[in-house]
Amino acid sequence: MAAQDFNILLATDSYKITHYKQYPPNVSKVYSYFECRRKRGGTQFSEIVFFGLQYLLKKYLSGRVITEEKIQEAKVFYQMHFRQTVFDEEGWRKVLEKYDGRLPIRIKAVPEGKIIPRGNVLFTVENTDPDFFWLTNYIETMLVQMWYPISVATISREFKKILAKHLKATSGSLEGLDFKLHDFGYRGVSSQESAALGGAAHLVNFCSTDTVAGLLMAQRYYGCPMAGFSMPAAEHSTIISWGRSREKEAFESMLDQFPTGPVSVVSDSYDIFKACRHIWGDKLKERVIERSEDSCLIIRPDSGDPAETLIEVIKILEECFGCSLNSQGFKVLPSYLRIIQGDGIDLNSVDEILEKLSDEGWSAENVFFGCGSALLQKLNRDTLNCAFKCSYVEINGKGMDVYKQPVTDPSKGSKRGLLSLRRNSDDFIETVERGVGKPEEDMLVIVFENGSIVQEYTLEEIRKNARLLEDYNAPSQ
Ligand SMILES: O=C1OCCC/C1=C\Nc1ccccc1
Repeated sequence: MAAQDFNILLATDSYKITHYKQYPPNVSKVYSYFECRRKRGGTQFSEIVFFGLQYLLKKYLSGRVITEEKIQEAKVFYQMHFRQTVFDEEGWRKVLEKYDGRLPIRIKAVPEGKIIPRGNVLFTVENTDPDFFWLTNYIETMLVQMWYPISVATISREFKKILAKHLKATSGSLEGLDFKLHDFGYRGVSSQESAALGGAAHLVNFCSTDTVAGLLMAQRYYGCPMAGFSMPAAEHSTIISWGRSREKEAFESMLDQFPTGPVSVVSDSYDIFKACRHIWGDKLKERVIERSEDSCLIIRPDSGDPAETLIEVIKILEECFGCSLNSQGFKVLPSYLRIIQGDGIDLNSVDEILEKLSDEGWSAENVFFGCGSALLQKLNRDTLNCAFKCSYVEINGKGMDVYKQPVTDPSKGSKRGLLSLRRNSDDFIETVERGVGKPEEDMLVIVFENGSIVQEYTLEEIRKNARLLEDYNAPSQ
């Protein structure tokens, strides 16, 4: 339900307030769509994960979102902002009177979690009452903000593809894949809401996170009581507060305070290599060995070139604790010992690191990754070229396909007519334009109509939709 202090009349770009005066006479319908445009020659992110619309519908669009107070507030606001009377007070009052403040809008969308190739329609928006043709593009501004959860879910899934590739190649199994990338990004995003949306988007693909806001989002908007897990872990303050001469005591205290379950200890406060060789590999060696696989020690480097540091650390740990060979002939540290690399991780470095580990004969089983800004913040609306365009209007009751085709940038051309999304006979997903799609083939589902959410998805369903191909026979976690 929209929070009482949220005024949708004030949740749009200023110029949209003036658009009702700009359409041609006798327009009765404006029909628009959202897509992640395909870029010429672009191969990265060739497919996207659709995610996040349900939150927006529930939080901002559903129910009685227009009230007399909000109309008055907007009227006064825009009079000051434009220094003339442009705000359509009567138009909005009609929404209040005819629909009790509920939006006469229909949104059809691809089911959340579905993997869709770039350049396809992801959702359409249209007015359900001719009086409110101007409403369709009024809500574009907030709808296009879906670029964020879609981009995070997509990037997170690209990480998953890389991790799956290396895990399969160096261990013969995808076991534990869902725990291989931990969200460290809460502090690196621009707002609590971004943390919630981005954190939840990561949880479509993984169940490993420290971004609590994302877990709450999954609970409250996607019906998942606990979407991800974490563990006791040190930060530099809890190590250095013991003083430079007592790092061993600080480490030992971690093992004492958390005797069961995995525990992560950041070990680079002074010298990661000495810490691994002389503390973990010597003074505390017996304490480490006595831990079990389910209560493993996870050593966290946090500085230096990630690949070089990881390789040097894992070699020291091999000298001190030994290792075994897995079924693929790759080396694995004893099950009570693992490493997590949370510094300098992005899509490129994670692939490079795992490649280098594999070249040295090490399995991807040995390492977990944490990712912060590269997962939740190092992206923008252009990462997937998200756009919202009108493709069809009705004037004097007659339908007309519309589109843009800038001579200055063909890649900004838009689709035309009523759109549908289908899987063709070659099993490819494609968009059918000009209203010639068969309704029974349309993958787009009505999710919102006249103020009500008419189709919901749980995170469990969304995760199934987003599974990696090779993941199909993997037991759901
Ligand atoms: O080391 C760890 O092991 C696994 C659990 C999380 C964790 C660290 N968390 C974290 C969060 C935000 C910034 C930096 C680290």
